[in-house]
Amino acid sequence: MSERALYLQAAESLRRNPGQWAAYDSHGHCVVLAGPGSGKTKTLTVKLARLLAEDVQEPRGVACITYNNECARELESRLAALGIEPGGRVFIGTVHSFSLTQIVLPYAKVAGLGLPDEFSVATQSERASALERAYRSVIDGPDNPQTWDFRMGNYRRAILNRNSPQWRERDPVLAALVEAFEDELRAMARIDFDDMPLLALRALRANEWLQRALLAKYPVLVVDEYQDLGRALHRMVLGFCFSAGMRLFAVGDPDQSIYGFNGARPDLLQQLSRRDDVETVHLRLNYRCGSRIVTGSRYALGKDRDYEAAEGANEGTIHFHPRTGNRDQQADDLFSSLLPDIRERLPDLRLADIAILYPSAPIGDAVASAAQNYGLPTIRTDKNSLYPRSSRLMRWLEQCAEWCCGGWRTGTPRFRTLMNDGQRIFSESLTAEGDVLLFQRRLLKTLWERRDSTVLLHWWLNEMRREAIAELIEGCRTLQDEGETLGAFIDRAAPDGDCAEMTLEQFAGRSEGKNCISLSTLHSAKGREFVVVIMFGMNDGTIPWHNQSNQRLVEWRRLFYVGFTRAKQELHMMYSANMPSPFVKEVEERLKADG
Ligand SMILES: Nc1ncnc2c1ncn2[C@@H]1O[C@H](COP(=O)(O)OP(=O)(O)OP(=O)(O)O)[C@@H](O)[C@H]1O
Repeated sequence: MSERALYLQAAESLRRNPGQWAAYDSHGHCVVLAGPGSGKTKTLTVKLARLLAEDVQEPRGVACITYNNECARELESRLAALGIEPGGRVFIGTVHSFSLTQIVLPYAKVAGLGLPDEFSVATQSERASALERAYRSVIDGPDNPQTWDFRMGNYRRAILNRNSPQWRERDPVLAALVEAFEDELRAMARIDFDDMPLLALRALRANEWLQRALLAKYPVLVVDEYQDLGRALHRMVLGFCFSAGMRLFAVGDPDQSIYGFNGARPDLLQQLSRRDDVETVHLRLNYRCGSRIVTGSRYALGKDRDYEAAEGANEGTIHFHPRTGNRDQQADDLFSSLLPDIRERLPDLRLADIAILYPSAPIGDAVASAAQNYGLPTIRTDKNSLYPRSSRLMRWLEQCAEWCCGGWRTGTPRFRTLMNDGQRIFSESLTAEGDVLLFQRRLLKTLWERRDSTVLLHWWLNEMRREAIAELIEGCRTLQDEGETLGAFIDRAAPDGDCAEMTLEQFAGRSEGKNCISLSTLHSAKGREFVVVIMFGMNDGTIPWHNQSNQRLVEWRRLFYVGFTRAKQELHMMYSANMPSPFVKEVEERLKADG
């Protein structure tokens, strides 16, 4: 079926919802403000497909920005179902990758950013040493310099204009530390993650033509998860869309803003929606959750919202499981009693339909090891996963492994997809047509000759690195950190490492879409949905964390709400009987009062 037919068919499901249809049919700036499961992302993807087919003439395209690489991947897979692949006319990525690949790398010199020639992105260890030196020169106190990193990041994100008096006045020590740190980085010809949007903004502010150049390339800007994107993106949006003339399509939910510690500002989306030149659409129906879960979610959030389950939704159930014993015993209990009960009740349930969500990665360790004891396959998406899930390089290698483990026969994934994704990842090294052809040939040869699911992962990764990608990584300024991640993982898979026994099949088996239970922090579960959700470790002092300010308490509550609203059919709360989270208690009491 043609791309056009695919999106038109998908649009039919929006037609019955007047809000979704209005957003799909919008002609100017449009903001969709709506709750969980209301189809924001669905509407956004179908709209994006329509924009490409009907409104934006080739070779111009659409830039689509979202919160993190996980969210970008989710968008990519939903767009793939509509026949749209990133690359070419479509940019899909984070604010950071947009800033880096669309503004800083191509225009640093002409925009007068004053960066050293051939700068690249610092690895974690390079950052740490730059901070160490900056701390010694500016503060030279007894602290571990790395403990200043968090505050320094907040300061850099909070005051975007370094020429404003605020920059030096609000915290002169932090301002001096940041400046010394950035000087240290530049002396090594490096920029870091926080630099990316800041440099992009600086370039845009100082060069009006740059906004026009980006407008020429991307006449439409699409933004998902706006509530978490922070001030730098908001500034860019104001410039691109309300000064240069790009058209905006943005979706988000201030109630799901959970990254305040990273600079998220839920009010920015509301500000946009109040503008006269923006059409704002509110959606009320929740297509994901059963009706009881929708009701419970109001109590979870602690605010009245007029959301309703969509017509024909199942009722949905919420279960409370107070437990005794320590964390490990409770995790054991989850797999020995709770999960078997659920699977008996829902015999058709696949493991991939189940998610276990917890407030922080260390709690996930207990769950992961209990799952292993019961021989249940899991896929983990928090920072204690086998390697950082945000690494595009590692995800691509996983896909290559899947191809070698039988995917070549079934076309899952297709070789063409591996090739296209690889070309995007290594794009900086593949500038000439000859380079691209060579990459394609090498990749095919390397993978074809290593189609054996039983080989040790260590051998396979080493071969892949040597034969197909080492030189490419070397040539990419954006990939140094990911190259280090790969190196560290290869060390773990070495004969003396903790993953020495791992086979290619096990590595490939960790790909998404496989029949594994999802283990995730509440944060990483954002944007996703599962038939059954088990919220584990819902204890007072953990969610919310001890002694939080009122402002932080609100955000903890929103985090609880995000987890709560991932469930379609069954939601389970596990907690210590003697210290349930106040959020759990409130939901339970209010549901009881409803009868
Ligand atoms: N008009 C519709 N008809 C049927 N199903 C729909 C419709 N709109 C959305 N859905 C389904 O509802 C579910 C939630 O949609 P989506 O993930 O786009 O919601 P969202 O608003 O982005 O959610 P969240 O903010 O919680 O991430 C998906 O399974 C989607 O396919």
